[in-house]
Amino acid sequence: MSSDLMSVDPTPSLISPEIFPSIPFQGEPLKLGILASGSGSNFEAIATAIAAQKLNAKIQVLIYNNPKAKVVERAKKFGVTSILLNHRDYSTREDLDQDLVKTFNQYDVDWVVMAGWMRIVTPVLIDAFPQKIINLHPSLLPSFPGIHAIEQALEAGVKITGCTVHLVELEVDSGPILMQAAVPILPDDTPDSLHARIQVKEHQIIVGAIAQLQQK
Ligand SMILES: Nc1nc2c(c(=O)[nH]1)N[C@@H](CN(C=O)c1ccc(C(=O)N[C@@H](CCC(=O)O)C(=O)O)cc1)CN2
Ligand SMILES: NCC(=O)N[C@@H]1O[C@H](COP(=O)([O-])[O-])[C@@H](O)[C@H]1O
Repeated sequence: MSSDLMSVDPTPSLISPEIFPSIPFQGEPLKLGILASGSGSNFEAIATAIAAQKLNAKIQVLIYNNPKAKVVERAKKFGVTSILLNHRDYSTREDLDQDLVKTFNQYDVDWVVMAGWMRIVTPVLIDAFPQKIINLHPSLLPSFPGIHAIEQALEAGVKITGCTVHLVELEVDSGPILMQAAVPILPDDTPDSLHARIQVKEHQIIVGAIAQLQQK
């Protein structure tokens, strides 16, 4: 590789180029509200693609429910406003969802992206954003829905698993599938080693699926 290329930021991209639209951006940027509960690597994949002008979108706000979630540090790095709505502070799911809707409306969000959101949502949120909420799941749905998808795949002894982006409906992990990627399970895989391999593909399909929303 020539030396001038090495002057380019060597930070490995969280996403690969093959899923980027090859045509120039058309239309207004999508206004995204991100929901996350944990580390935020998928948040970072989205923010990285936007910063690289590979995604015609803007992250209006990040909402997280876990005070210790590392996603907050990633949001700061990208200058994205992050708001804690801790589910433990609410007596019902509906009350939390009402504040989700209120916050997303305050920030002029038009698409909601669940990037590792570990709370079941109610019609309060779903009806406020009909067919405009997407979720990322670490299995090839409909196989292995729920919060233990990776462990379930290992336990089932399947040789291929993967990840899915789907539209969110009231029944958990059942909405129309937008994009999937397959990931092999290796004989010595642990939940952590398999999750790490799945996440490489997650970072691609979450960006690819958002890129395709422009056409919806
Ligand atoms: N109504 C819907 N809500 C959510 C969906 C959906 O499709 N419809 N997708 C999930 C994402 N998800 C898996 O991809 C998921 C997340 C969390 C749970 C769950 O059982 N959560 C528990 C709490 C678990 C915990 O805190 O560790 C709960 O909410 O009581 C299932 C599936 C997001 N929401
Ligand atoms: N049932 C939902 C679920 O398990 N979602 C999973 O949470 C992780 C979040 O990672 P991240 O915080 O590094 O983006 C991702 O692997 C995603 O598939």
